[in-house]
Amino acid sequence: MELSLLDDIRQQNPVVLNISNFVTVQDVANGINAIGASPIMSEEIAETEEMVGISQAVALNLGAFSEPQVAHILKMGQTANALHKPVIIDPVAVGAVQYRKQVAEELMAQFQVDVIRGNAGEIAALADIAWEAKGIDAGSGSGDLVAIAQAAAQKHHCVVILSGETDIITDGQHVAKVFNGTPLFQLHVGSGDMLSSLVGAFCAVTTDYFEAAQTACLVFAAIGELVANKLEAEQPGTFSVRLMDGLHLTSTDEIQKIARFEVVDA
Ligand SMILES: Nc1ncnc2c1ncn2[C@@H]1O[C@H](COP(=O)(O)OP(=O)(O)OP(=O)(O)O)[C@@H](O)[C@H]1O
Ligand SMILES: Cc1ncsc1CCO
Ligand SMILES: [Mg+2]
Repeated sequence: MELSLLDDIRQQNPVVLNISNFVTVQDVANGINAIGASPIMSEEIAETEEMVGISQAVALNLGAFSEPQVAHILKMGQTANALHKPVIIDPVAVGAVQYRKQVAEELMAQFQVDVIRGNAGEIAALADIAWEAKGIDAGSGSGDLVAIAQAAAQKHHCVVILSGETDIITDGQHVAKVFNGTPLFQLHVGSGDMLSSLVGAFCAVTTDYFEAAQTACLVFAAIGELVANKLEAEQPGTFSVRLMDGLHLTSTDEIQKIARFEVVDA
């Protein structure tokens, strides 16, 4: 884990370009801003080259796409590849809706993704492994989550983050696990969307996307845990407000003190 990447983000203030969904766009923009990067959102295909040109990472959220947006996402991915900018995909609900899986796989066949971030139901679908996903949520299944994440990473030739109570991060061989977090994340819709775009901020400051992905998971989960520990009850509203404060104010030392993770070499 390279927690110094968080300081690099705060010093460099990289631009993270997003295609977001209308449900969580504000949380995603403010999350990126609070951690110390600079968000920009796009809804117009004609500006793609210029937008990717001024950005240090591109985060593509498949949460509420329409046909025109799929064309936009395709152009963003291809342009990011051409300009050597890291690409992160959040494949929202591909485990629950077959059409979404088909579109996600068609997109990923036409440009190279660097990091996929999804929950167990989404990552199992992209690995073609049976799982009972439920809408945007992980759902239930009995498979080995590490094996599922590795299969998805090998199939799509990228880093995969399978998030949940334990985050599993893999490049297909090496595996990192982050044990920090709080169940309150599940009570705030869009926690996953925020994490995916924050992965973009970390990929913007290093070329080691496996390192970026695991450090992003640790930082986000640990800050959520620190915030939750100070609440008096299960308060999703207060949690989301304080999470934003935490992203801005929490130091690498504070994260280091509560960090619980393991990195296993293949
Ligand atoms: N039960 C849990 N305990 C601790 N942390 C959790 C738990 N569930 C999720 N998290 C954390 O929540 C964050 C978001 O991951 P999650 O898997 O919930 O994304 P998601 O399902 O895509 O969410 P959303 O659809 O709301 O965007 C991650 O940092 C993850 O570690
Ligand atoms: C609830 C919801 N529906 C489509 S996207 C989204 C936000 C979580 O990704
Ligand atoms: Mg999600």
